[in-house]
Amino acid sequence: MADSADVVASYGRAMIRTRHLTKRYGSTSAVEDLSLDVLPGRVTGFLGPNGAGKSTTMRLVLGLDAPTAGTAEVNGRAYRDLAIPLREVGALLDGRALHPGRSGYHHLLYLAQANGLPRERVAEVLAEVGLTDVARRRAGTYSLGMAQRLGIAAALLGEPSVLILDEPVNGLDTDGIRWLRTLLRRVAAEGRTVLLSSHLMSEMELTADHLVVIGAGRLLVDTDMQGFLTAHSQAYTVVRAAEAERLRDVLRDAGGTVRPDQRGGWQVAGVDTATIGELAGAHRIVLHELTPHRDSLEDAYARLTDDVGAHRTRTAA
Ligand SMILES: Nc1ncnc2c1ncn2[C@@H]1O[C@H](COP(=O)(O)OP(=O)(O)OP(=O)(O)O)[C@@H](O)[C@H]1O
Repeated sequence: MADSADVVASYGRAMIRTRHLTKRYGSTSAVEDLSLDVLPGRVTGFLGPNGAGKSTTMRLVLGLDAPTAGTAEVNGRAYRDLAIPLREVGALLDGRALHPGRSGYHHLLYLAQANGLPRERVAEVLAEVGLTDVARRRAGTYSLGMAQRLGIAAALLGEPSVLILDEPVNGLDTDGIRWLRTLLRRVAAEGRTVLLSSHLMSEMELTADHLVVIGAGRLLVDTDMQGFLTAHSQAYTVVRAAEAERLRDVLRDAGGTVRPDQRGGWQVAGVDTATIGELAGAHRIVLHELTPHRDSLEDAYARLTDDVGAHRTRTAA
């Protein structure tokens, strides 16, 4: 996977850029000294625990809130300086933020007219998000998933080069989640920029190429997905045998770390999968399972947050 410098070289420049971005609400530091480049041509996943500052960062980039210090730019300019913002950046922050009495169609038509966009775009994006059939219904009667789809339609309306989506998967059904994943991958492949927050790690793992993780408003990680998984994963093998205790002793003698697995076998680290098979063969132990395991993003993320928590505790002590 290319690093940030290669991507900048091939696409030009970062499309979302923050420098020393800081936002404080009274004594709460929502975002603290955050310097970030979100690059085109890939989906950047934006992760962090509840209250980490993801939504605040997005709001600052979109000019919906003023920073206490620092800057945020889209396509090299502050949001307020963009001539037709919807043509440059589309955003979904809160799918429920709709005029409930207005139909989905009129919601989009209003946005198109206010931004000087051709009205044909309304029908196009309605079809793209699968809302054509309910477009004349009042948005107040929409389900959460339908409201999210309408929000995504609004984000796509101006064919922007940058998409900022805060928890867009919320309320989407299985088909909707797959649809959104395909859409975002396509948009990134077209060379556009996607910044996506989600607490659904399995989905993030399938959708994002790059990860930014913040904690307490500060940048913790800015790396490609594979690099993150490698850095914060543990490789181990799940192994099961009828003679479980004898196998455990053989593996420990070979220098392995052996822990019980949830399904009655062992999780073995420190001895690779092939060697485990060979050791079992040499000791005439019949294996019922021998499975190499790679941590999921959820596992790797949990390990990172544990490490950060432990580091904080050590620092405090
Ligand atoms: N308008 C506001 N007034 C006061 N505090 C706020 C305001 N908006 C956000 N905060 C605080 O700033 C911090 C960051 O909140 P933010 O919503 O950006 O986090 P988040 O990472 O998006 O969280 P979540 O995953 O729960 O959506 C939190 O402590 C929150 O309480």
